Amino acid sequence: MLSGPSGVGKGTVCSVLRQKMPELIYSVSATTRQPRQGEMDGINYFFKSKEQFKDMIARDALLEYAEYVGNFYGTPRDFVERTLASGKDIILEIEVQGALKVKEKFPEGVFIFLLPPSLDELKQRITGRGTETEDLIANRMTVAAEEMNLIRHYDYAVLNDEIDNACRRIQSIVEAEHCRSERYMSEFAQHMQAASEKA
Ligand SMILES: Nc1ncnc2c1ncn2[C@@H]1O[C@H](COP(=O)(O)OP(=O)(O)OP(=O)(O)O)[C@@H](O)[C@H]1O
Ligand SMILES: Nc1nc2c(ncn2[C@@H]2O[C@H](COP(=O)(O)O)[C@@H](O)[C@H]2O)c(=O)[nH]1
Repeated sequence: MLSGPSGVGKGTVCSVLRQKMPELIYSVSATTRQPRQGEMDGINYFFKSKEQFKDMIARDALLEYAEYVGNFYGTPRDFVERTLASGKDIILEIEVQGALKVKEKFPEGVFIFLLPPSLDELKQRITGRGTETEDLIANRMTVAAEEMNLIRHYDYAVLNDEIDNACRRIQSIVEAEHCRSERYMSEFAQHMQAASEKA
């Protein structure tokens, strides 16, 4: 789970990570927000009307959802459950309210909060992206300050000073968590057992 305030660089870091760690499966969220220039349905988001989104909620098709600065965002349940059942790791890139709901359902997940070097730099990043009006930037900055207070619920805080540094830190976390997972240890133990029986 990669979370943190709007504009900190979650999307940017995630896309570099997906190249470096192709074994991580990315969950595409549903949203009622309008697509930004260049965004594609099914790639960046599943773009939904409010009615379609409400229907997904009614069908319990979302693992979690949240209202964020006037729009709804949610994680399609089926894809997450099928991916986990197939033994693969999945990465969710979502805001803090939703992340905490996922934590209630999957406390064994790894929860990473991405930090900006400063609030000024955060504002510069959102502004520099050029996708939001001044009002929306102000709303996102207000929410960002509230989100920072919830950092204690996360397992790790990772500074996104430089994209490569942030990716390296996250890669180290994912690898360390993999080595301490029950699944890895029992697979390894079974492998050793089978080898010793053969010998
Ligand atoms: N380490 C960094 N140094 C400088 N700029 C960065 C860094 N990481 C990301 N950025 C820039 O900051 C802007 C916001 O990044 P990005 O869209 O990835 O943030 P986000 O957290 O996914 O935002 P949102 O939650 O609103 O979708 C982009 O213009 C991106 O190029
Ligand atoms: N709770 C959820 N939050 C999500 C999901 N997908 C994305 N997000 C977060 O929403 C904000 C705004 O995103 P933007 O694309 O409009 O800038 C950002 O923090 C995203 O991480 C989701 O499925 N659930």
